[in-house]
Amino acid sequence: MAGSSSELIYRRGHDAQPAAGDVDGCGVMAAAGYSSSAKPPHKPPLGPLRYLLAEQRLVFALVGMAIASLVFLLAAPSSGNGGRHEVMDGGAARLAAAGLAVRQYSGVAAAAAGARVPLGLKKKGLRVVVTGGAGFVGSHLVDRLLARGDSVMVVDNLFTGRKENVLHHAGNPNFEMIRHDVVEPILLEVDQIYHLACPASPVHYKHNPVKTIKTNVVGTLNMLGLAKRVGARFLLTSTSEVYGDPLQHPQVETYWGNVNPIGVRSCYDEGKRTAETLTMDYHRGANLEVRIARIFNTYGPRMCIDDGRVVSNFVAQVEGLMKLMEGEHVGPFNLGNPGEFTMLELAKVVQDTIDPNARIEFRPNTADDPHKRKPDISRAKELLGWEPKIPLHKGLPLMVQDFRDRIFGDHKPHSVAGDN
Ligand SMILES: O=C(O)[C@H]1O[C@H](OP(=O)(O)OP(=O)(O)OC[C@H]2O[C@@H](n3ccc(=O)[nH]c3=O)[C@H](O)[C@@H]2O)[C@H](O)[C@@H](O)[C@@H]1O
Repeated sequence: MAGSSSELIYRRGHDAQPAAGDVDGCGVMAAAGYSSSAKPPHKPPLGPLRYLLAEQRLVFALVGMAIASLVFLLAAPSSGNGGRHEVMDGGAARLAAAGLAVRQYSGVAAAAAGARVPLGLKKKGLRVVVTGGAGFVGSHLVDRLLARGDSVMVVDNLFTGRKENVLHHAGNPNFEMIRHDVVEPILLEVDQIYHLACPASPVHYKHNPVKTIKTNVVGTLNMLGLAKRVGARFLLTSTSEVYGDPLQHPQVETYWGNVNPIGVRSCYDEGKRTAETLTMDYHRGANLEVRIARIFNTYGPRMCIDDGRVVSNFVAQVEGLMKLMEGEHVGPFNLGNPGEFTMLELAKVVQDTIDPNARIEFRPNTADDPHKRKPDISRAKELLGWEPKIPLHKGLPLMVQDFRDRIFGDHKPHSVAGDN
């Protein structure tokens, strides 16, 4: 306190250069700091250097300058090379002018300039949203994206998905799970959106058809809106169901399909067709980067136990989805196994690989069920360099082991998507 009074007395006296005993210069302070009768103690005037060195002012000034420079550098935009370099150079110059920490920061700034990331922070992977990421195909995709070093946010309402499918990522700082229904808007800062959320098995999508079509239409609109807002690339997992009960065989992507618009499967088939339409309209109208995959029936570990779909492809689709997202082609692309077999042949494979005593029953087909479907995958082969690799007799036992593990509680680690 005494020190600060002295300082003030000195400054006022010095600035105004008052005569000794000047009331404006000293008298006021005398009243504040001393009794009116007491004489102020003699304080020799401080030179500018002494003033600077007193009470660690220099240290505070230097620390202040260093912090200001650091904040300035951190606030520099991470994209746009010219601007960032200017900022970096300017920051380093200021630090050099301040005569401190130049060694410490200049190296960092140089590293940052080369790596296009400020302050030499390690370049991070992509921020990716996977809607429906707790589902069968989605959870395998999440495995692959995390293994690649991306940060993954799963958005799933767990209608048919299961937390257990992604539980092995709990504790991974690059993984987040958000329980959210895509029919409600959501705002996330991301680079890529894989939009898979939708019940995919007839058992599930027929359960609440209105909700199924709402998920396909409103859910897709919401995710496209998000992609547009944050400038993310958007991939839609559509389905072979868009071909309906096809009149062309095998199906090429240019085939428009044969879908009953008012049938019991329409909520899914027409829902996915509308989702494709919306995706292309955002692409054409809003310049959004989009990708469309048409997935043909898939099977493998983590498939819902009551899924009920006829199996045809192991989860190699995940590889195809990633290639599509990273490539330059919008699609749509058929992703599926062109190997054809009748239901009877399939039943026999099940007998051979799982249970020789399994009984085969013949039942009438369900309404609007397609009679024949086989993807033409020439386009995926040529433009994505993708084709499925695991034949049914090899893939089926892997899925069966997974079902056994889950039903009988034998939790052995099993093979996951992508190694096929
Ligand atoms: O083969 C296909 O054509 C389908 O493949 C996948 O579906 P799949 O993984 O086989 O099915 P599920 O295991 O049921 O996964 C769907 C996921 O979406 C989630 N979901 C479903 C409905 C909903 O309203 N919101 C939502 O997040 C489910 O909880 C689940 O995690 C894709 O998720 C579908 O979009 C695609 O149409």
